[in-house]
Amino acid sequence: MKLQLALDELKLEEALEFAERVKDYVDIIEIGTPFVIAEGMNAVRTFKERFPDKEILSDEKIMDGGFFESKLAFDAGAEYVTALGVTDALTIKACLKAADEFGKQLVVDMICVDNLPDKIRELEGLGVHVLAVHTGADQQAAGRRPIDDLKVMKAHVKSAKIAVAGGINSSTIDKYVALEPDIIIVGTGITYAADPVKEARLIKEAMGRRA
Ligand SMILES: O=C([C@H](O)CO)[C@H](O)[C@H](O)COP(=O)(O)O
Repeated sequence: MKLQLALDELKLEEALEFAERVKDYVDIIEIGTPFVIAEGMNAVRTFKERFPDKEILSDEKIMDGGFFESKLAFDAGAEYVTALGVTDALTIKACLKAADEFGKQLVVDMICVDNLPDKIRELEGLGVHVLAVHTGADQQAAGRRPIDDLKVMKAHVKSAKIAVAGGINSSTIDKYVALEPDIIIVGTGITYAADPVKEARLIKEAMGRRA
């Protein structure tokens, strides 16, 4: 089970310093969507150079232009790029073509997907590597959490790896770990913590108790 640190709101230099502090507990560093918008592939490239032993994820949430936008991430050194599950199968296939050419992985973010079982079946049929249940920041503000979607995912996924994101922190980590996803994504739970190093350590230790 891997811990993915989502860096969304920090500027590049701050993000590099932050990641340096918590890196011992983190397997995947996510260049989050707002970070990608603000800093582009320069952030992906810089993180890969600075943290060559960590996997890097470019959270582009691709909706169109699947091959070109995936290639941007892989050219910059990312191991993973994200696309949106609500997009067309043609876009997912184009992302997968780029991932296959580079030997990298496509993560499909299931945010706002209405019928998870049908979409899981379709995406597994296309050969998607990772499926991510995700309660987004705006949905979190309305009190939602991804635990029920994770249960649906666990019940229906046959071959893909499973990731989960959406407001997870050290006080809620145990119930996510109990469902045994492959990747747990934590952003603000760590980046906004009073003691980010302690928070990252507690989360990683909880994951280790089940790994
Ligand atoms: O993908 C994300 C969100 O859409 C903002 O871009 C976050 O990285 C993801 O939700 C993880 O962050 P937290 O929910 O704060 O743990």
